[in-house]
Amino acid sequence: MYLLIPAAGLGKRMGSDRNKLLLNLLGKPLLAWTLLAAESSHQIRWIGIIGQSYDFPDFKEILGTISLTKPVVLIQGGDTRQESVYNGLQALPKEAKFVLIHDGARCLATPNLFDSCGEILLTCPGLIAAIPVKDTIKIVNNNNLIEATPNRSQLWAAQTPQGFEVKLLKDCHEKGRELEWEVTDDAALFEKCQLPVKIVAGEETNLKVTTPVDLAIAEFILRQRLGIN
Ligand SMILES: Nc1ccn([C@@H]2O[C@H](COP(=O)(O)OP(=O)(O)OP(=O)(O)O)[C@@H](O)[C@H]2O)c(=O)n1
Ligand SMILES: C[C@](O)(CO)[C@H](O)COP(=O)(O)O
Repeated sequence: MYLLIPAAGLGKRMGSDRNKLLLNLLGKPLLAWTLLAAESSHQIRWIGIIGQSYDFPDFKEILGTISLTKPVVLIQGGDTRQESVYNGLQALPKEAKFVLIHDGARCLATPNLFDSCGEILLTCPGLIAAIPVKDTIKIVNNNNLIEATPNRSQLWAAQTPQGFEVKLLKDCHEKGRELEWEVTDDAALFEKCQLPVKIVAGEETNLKVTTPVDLAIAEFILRQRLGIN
């Protein structure tokens, strides 16, 4: 299984002065934790890190400290996550038939999650890890008034990994560029192309480290997981 890791963001919501994936979490950069989980996954055989070229020296330093056994390539990201993934797809080895796409910011995903997504992806054209929504969700209009309350039993919080047949996802990305679709996950492109996307059980601990409080939560989760008080 081929893995693309979008890692080319600016971390604006984190308020950091550099790529949030370079921030320290229990002694390692966030990106290192993501890479170590991918290294431990039996399904993953190749890793593409999609980043901004100015971060490549730091990425190479991280790779030097965690010495992965799997091939890793650095790919130039774009101005949006969508563009970054597009670039990543162009950089896949030509023999890649399936791909998992996993946010570098979701640094607590377990190897088991990569493995379950990789195994299930062999049975369907597209899938996402997701968890049921716990809060009641409201659709709110521009006047800050609630317009609707979707049935919570049908609402899931999308995570990554997201997995797809490479050819189909490439076609959906091309159509998205042609029709100027703007999406925040790759599954949305599949949906717009009327292609099926299966839900795979995600992990409550698979949070996307986005704001400073997420970093504190991630440290708590990791301490629990590693048995560090
Ligand atoms: N142009 C971009 C933007 C985001 N990402 C990646 O997509 C993942 C999810 O994005 P997000 O959490 O929004 O990261 P940022 O875009 O850095 O955050 P912000 O929106 O706060 O700037 C992250 O691993 C991020 O590095 C990317 O590869 N290329
Ligand atoms: C892909 C994703 O993690 C699914 O929840 C999310 O859409 C990424 O959003 P972001 O704004 O790029 O962090």
